[in-house]
Amino acid sequence: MEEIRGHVFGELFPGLNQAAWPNSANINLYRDGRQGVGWHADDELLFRGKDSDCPVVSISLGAAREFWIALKDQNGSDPETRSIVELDLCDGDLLTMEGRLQRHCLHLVPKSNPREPVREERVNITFRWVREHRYRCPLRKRPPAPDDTLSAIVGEPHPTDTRWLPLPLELGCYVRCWSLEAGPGLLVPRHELRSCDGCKHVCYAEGRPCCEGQGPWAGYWFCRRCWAEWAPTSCPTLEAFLPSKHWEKWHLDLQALYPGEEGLWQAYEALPCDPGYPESWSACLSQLP
Ligand SMILES: O=C(O)CCC(=O)C(=O)O
Ligand SMILES: [Fe+2]
Repeated sequence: MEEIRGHVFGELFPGLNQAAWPNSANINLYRDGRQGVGWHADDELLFRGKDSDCPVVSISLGAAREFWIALKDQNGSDPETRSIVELDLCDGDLLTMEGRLQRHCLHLVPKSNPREPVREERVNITFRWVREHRYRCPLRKRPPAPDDTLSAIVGEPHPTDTRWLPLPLELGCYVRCWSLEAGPGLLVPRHELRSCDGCKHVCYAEGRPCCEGQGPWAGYWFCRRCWAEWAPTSCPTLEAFLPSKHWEKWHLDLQALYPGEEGLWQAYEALPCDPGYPESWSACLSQLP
């Protein structure tokens, strides 16, 4: 573990002072695709994930498995299924969860589809920072990891110390291109949690996030895996939908028309066209009730 910790934090986070390396790790073994982890947040008191910026650095080794993230629903116990983001974590991947993600979001490692069994093992290591120590714990006396140095992980430059540079963010690993992010955390209306007509994977709540086909495929719904396999070019490119390009304008336009969160959801759902295409945006707006 020391070797892995040294490699990850010494090599990949050079701005992170060694005294601030994580002081704990959780290790999971998934023997095969029949094992997964249900929706949860890493919000245990000892990490103070609910009330402070809480980084978790996750390393994946072995079989590739899916990893889903979603906003918590109003009760805070279930995922808001309209906000699910799916990733594939492959051998050697490093994922960070940071900020107040554990407070506001849940994550899941779904079981794989029995029709496409994953037979290999996967090991996941999540490095974490225990911040609340028991009275007798020897680590209690040590100073807690200075939050400043965590800026090397969360991506914000330290205000005065340039040794703590943020990691360059690579958008390429962000799997969102098969469906569109219309606003922060809001996916376009065609995205629904339901049974995929392709793979039939009973993944969570009897299905997976699916998008409807068009033309001869209207009425059929497919998950991102099926889309990617059968019609990779039908998925819009990520560049076309980089959130910063357009969503801000759509979001502000819709917010002005439909104040309040629920109204906003309904407005996105009522959109008569694909807001991914800026040229059709004013036409879209004019058709809203
Ligand atoms: O296996 C993973 O990628 C996630 C594991 C996890 O969520 C956890 O250990 O809390
Ligand atoms: Fe977790």
